[in-house]
Amino acid sequence: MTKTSSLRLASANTATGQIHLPGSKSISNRALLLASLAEGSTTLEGVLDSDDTRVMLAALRQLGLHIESGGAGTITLQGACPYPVRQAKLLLGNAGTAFRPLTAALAMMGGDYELSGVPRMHERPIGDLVDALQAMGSAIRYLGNSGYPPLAIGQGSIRTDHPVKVKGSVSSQFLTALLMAAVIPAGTASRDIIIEVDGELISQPYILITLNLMARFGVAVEHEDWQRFVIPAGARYRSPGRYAIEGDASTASYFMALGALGGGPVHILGAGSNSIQGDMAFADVVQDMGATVVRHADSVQVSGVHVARGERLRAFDRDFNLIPDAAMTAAAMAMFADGPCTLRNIASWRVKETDRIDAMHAELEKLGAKVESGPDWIRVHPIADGQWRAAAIKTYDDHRMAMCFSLAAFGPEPVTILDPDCVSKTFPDYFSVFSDLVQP
Ligand SMILES: O=C(O)C1=C[C@@H](OP(=O)(O)O)[C@@H](O)[C@H](O)C1
Ligand SMILES: C=C(OP(=O)(O)O)C(=O)O
Repeated sequence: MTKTSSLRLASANTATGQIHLPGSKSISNRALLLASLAEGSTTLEGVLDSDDTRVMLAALRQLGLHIESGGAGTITLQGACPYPVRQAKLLLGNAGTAFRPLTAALAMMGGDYELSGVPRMHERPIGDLVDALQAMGSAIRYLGNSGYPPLAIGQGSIRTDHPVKVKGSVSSQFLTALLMAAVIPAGTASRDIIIEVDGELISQPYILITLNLMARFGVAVEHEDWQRFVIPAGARYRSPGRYAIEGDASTASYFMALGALGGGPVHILGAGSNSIQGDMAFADVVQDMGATVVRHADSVQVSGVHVARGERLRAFDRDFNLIPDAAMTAAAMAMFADGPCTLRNIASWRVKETDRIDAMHAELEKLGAKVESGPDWIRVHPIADGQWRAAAIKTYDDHRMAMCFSLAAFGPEPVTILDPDCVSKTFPDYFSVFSDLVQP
């Protein structure tokens, strides 16, 4: 496919219509992994088709799993644990939800594996997960810088008799990875496996997704206050037969923003009040900013003000630790607020697809916003009438930078998104869906 180097956005006045969300990235990659480890065959419906799930599927195929694609997001996997292929070099792109869980699962199985990613993945920390896996007796080592991918996994000797401690202050994906993978040795363990969080746990709603998916695959995990988790001795994953993946709640945030900024209503189908994803709480954020939100079990509808006609959203000062991905959408919406907006407790932004605090700071300034930021916070002052500037927005190979800055189309000056195809990490069709929903 040819890459587009830039996309000039048409000026937007209103946003109305409906969107069917693509499948959740977080749920798709968890479901693929758990189905690969489960007894029996699993048919997953609504699997996201994007870079992050493609690298997961390619890795599982390379590891010898039998996978059939029925088209339209339906995928059938025959589980096999340990994986049939015991030696492989896996390329996992920049997908945290593939890299971290596969590292833990392969470390528990043992073999002769190498896991690497794109250069940015090699700058994203994984030391806290590796420490926990090494403490359990896995043979895992760094091939480059200590604490970062790429990694080599050999044949270890897994011990489960002592509680395993894992840090969760840099990424919740380390705890997620350990929880899902600990079921592998639990199958033959005589005692329950205890996993303890060492210190702070960020992005906690993602752990709820993990426990929810594990339960759907037959493993009920008890926990005490999100600090101590018990994987029962003898636990095994069993296929639920079919499992339908709900729409992506982080992706929903861009469309909630559209409804809030462009009058609406924008009807977002595929995730609603029944959702298991923490990012659905972004509906509360847009509501607090002045939008009207109607919640249904599997959809939400958002209507709002018309910022292109000079109306403004209410400013906020909030802690976004629980919804770091959707938080970026709020930072972009702040351009249209009635006062300075502060996003707090978002240190994890610095170790995601790019340093998102620095990237957001630089690009919002290009559009005319005054921005302040620190180690774990950013403050965005709304852009006053007459202060908007035409800009070409750099996206730093970060899908969320590209999607968030599409909202600048509601400003009065021309906006160009550079390297818009980076949205393929989670939503390859983003810009065509966006242009269907906005009107000049
Ligand atoms: O477990 C998951 O599916 C995710 C957890 C979050 O990461 P952190 O725990 O690193 O904040 C989130 O940013 C990421 O997009 C998906
Ligand atoms: C942080 C993200 O991705 P990853 O799953 O690679 O951590 C994201 O999608 O915003």
